[in-house]
Amino acid sequence: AAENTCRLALGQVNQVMRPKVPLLKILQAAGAQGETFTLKEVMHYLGQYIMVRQLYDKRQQHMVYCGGDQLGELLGLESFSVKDPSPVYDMLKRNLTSAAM
Ligand SMILES: C[C@@H](c1ccc(Cl)cc1)n1cnc(-c2ccccc2)c1-c1c(C(=O)NCCN2CCN(C3CCCCC3)CC2)[nH]c2cc(Cl)ccc12
Repeated sequence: AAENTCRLALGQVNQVMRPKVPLLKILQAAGAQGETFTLKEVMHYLGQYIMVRQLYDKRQQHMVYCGGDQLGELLGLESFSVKDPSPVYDMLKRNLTSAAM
């Protein structure tokens, strides 16, 4: 699934990551508690955020319109399709650091 490929892209499986502040704020807006998360948790909360903020298109539900939202700022995109997760991977590489240390 998307998170497996992303996890491989970011290295370890089930590694605990520390989001940078802008990403952490988005996860917390989706109900996340604490400051470290596994990649699966990050993806879950980002999905929740998109749903809660109604950023997906009701008719074409794979399309996310994030322009004007903090998520769009982080991604540097007005919109993206959940069928092409690469922009999300790139954003996570910039906004997640390993919490192992
Ligand atoms: C495969 C997975 C995915 C996961 C990561 C990526 Cl980079 C792409 C794709 N996925 C497939 N559709 C979605 C999705 C679509 C619209 C609105 C919200 C989520 C997701 C995303 C999840 C998620 O945790 N998905 C659980 C099951 N989803 C099914 C779709 N469901 C909604 C579809 C729209 C109508 C309401 C239900 C929500 C639960 N997390 C994400 C985070 C982001 Cl930055 C982008 C998309 C998602």
